[in-house]
Amino acid sequence: MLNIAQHVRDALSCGNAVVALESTIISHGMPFPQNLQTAMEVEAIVKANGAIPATIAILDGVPCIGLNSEQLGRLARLGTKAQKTARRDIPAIVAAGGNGATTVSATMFFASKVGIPVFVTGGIGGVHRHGEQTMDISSDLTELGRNSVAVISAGVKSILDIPRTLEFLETQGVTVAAYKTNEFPAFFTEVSGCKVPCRLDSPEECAKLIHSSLSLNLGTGMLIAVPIPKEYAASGNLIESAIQRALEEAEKKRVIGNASTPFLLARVNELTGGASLTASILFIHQYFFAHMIVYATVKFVSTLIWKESWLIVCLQCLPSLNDYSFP
Ligand SMILES: O=c1[nH]cc([C@@H]2O[C@H](COP(=O)(O)O)[C@@H](O)[C@H]2O)c(=O)[nH]1
Repeated sequence: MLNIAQHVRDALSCGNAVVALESTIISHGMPFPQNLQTAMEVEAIVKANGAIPATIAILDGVPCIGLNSEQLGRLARLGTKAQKTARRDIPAIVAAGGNGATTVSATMFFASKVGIPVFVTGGIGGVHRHGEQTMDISSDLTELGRNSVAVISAGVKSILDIPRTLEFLETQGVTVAAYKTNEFPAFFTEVSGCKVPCRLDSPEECAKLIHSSLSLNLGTGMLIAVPIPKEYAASGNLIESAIQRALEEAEKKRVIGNASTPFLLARVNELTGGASLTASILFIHQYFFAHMIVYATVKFVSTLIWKESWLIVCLQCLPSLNDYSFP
């Protein structure tokens, strides 16, 4: 039922560090060939830091834990033809023999099934704005509440309702920590106005926190949020202010419900694609589902921003996590 790549199997059986990576980001997050290039670079970074990358996806109905280069290429070329697969979609894709790109929730599910304790990604899903009416809450959050994998990410985009996302995580019993900051980061910017209950200042502290959760057998997950690196903060802030302005306009114009995402997408596009900025700014539409998330980023650093959020664990945490023995 599951296909665990040999190198991942070997690493797990020897107790070596394995890092889970999601695949929605590859198929829906970036166009080909940048998506393939980025996915390969990310895997290389994980390897260079002494760990084994395990990109997770469903190919021809088989959940694959760890992809070889041919499979990674196939997924990247499939793009949005691979179905965005959250936990609830897994049985249907498997039953139909289809191809699924796993979101955070589905990736966590498979990672925990095979005993991978750490998973690194860009942004996770959250409570959508007006979620109190629409009930549009990402299954990433409920998965974090029922699965003991530690997710390292750049936070939640401010297009979502960050305070409610954190409230929901609290209700789910999810440990939320931030790396070298007291604030929960908002993907493009290190500030969100929301404080985190736990601050971690070193890879060792991250490892200890993960270890204590696992050894207590809490059964709930953990979110370690790492802010955007300083060198990209200026570009991030530019995009963030466009998002904020678009959100204010949407509120003034009372654009709500289904109309809100297309409005925001178009507005941020305009705001970041003006005459003086066209040369350097590219707006990328990431998700094509009813509750889409806006993802705007700077052309030349778009892949870097994604990579950097993965890098945290790879560059800084992994050497220590590697030395740390998980129960
Ligand atoms: O900033 C981001 N948010 C969300 C995603 C992707 O979208 C999923 C959440 O989608 P939804 O809101 O449909 O649950 C995440 O698990 C992840 O795969 C992402 O890549 N980047």
